[in-house]
Amino acid sequence: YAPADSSQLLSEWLVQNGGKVGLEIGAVNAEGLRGAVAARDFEEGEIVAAVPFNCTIDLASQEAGDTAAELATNLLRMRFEDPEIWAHMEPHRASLPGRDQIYNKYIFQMEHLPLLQDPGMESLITRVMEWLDEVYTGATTVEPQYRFTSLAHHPGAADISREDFAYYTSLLDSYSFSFPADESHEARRLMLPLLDLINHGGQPNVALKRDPESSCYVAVAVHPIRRGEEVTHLYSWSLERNDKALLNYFFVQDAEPPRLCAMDLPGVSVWDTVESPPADHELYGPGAPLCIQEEVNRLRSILVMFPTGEDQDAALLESGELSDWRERVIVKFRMLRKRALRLTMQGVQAALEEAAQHTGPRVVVPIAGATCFQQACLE
Ligand SMILES: C[S@@+](CC[C@H](N)C(=O)[O-])C[C@H]1O[C@@H](n2cnc3c(N)ncnc32)[C@H](O)[C@@H]1O
Repeated sequence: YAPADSSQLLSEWLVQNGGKVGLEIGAVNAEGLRGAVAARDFEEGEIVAAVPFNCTIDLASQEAGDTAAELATNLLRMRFEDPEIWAHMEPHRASLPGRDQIYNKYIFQMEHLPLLQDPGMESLITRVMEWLDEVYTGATTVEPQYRFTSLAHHPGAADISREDFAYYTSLLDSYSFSFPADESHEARRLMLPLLDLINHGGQPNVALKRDPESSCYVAVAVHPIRRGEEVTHLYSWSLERNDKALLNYFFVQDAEPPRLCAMDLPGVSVWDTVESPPADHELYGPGAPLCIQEEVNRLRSILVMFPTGEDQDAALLESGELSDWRERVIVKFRMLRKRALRLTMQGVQAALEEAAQHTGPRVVVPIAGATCFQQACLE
């Protein structure tokens, strides 16, 4: 990551501009993942960090759905059209991950595609990278309104290489924020210094909000937080599904109980933005709609397509043969995907067997004096 003193400079810059920094930036797990920890105790409702509006970058998007490549075009235009703002934001850029430290669907390397063991995912990522090229070369924009002039037509932009453009696109994919429209504001896409160093947590302890009164974006404690505790916010519910987390943020989680990938649910694609999909147990638990033999068969048909098994993936991860951190994340992803498929199948199978045991032969017992029959289930 960026040198440790970059976060010190970032904090000083934010405070000089009227912000508040109750966070320290550093490693938050044994693998050295960078994140934010509370610098002191906070009560519920207290502001943990505040970033003044003039230290944010408003990507001027009217829709939260613009692709990261289009947002990157808009950001890079600022370099030519607002050089003062670009210079003002230097402490933020210095805090962001370098080119070797960020990875997601926009900068996937071709040799990593087969590691996914999924031709559907491969073609999806290839298409995303084609979009990036189309926006970069100005051949098209994904949005028909053509809101963003391609950099290719921008005077002075010739020195922005495709690699530069891909790097900024990947940053905007993983380090920009969408705020949906509310009664008083339109939907916005923004870059938020410091707040973009907070990791995702499924059980977050802060929520991000805009606070027009203080002219700041703030992280507010949603529970009491103790000094030294990692501060997290919920990026999206959908990230409990590892295909979503991998493609958008390039991390995976070994959840307990495991969650199927979005694309392994029937009728769901990895692109679907279902904010609160039913939990797996609501779909697959005993008596749930997908607790049926046909679904076991469907999940098995996905599992048998993989050329390696879960154990082989685990052995590969332990072998030390994968020298590149990105390869390790992808292999871990496919291993966890298979594990979730297997455990879901086993859970459904067990529930079906349990139900079958309790369903003995049905005997119709006539009840004396009654005009109808009552069914009794004999064990
Ligand atoms: C907005 S940034 C958060 C700060 C980032 N860790 C950093 O140091 O720059 C998003 C990136 O952080 C990492 N990240 C966020 N939440 C994570 C999590 N729960 N587990 C693993 N990595 C996570 C991923 O690399 C993701 O692309």
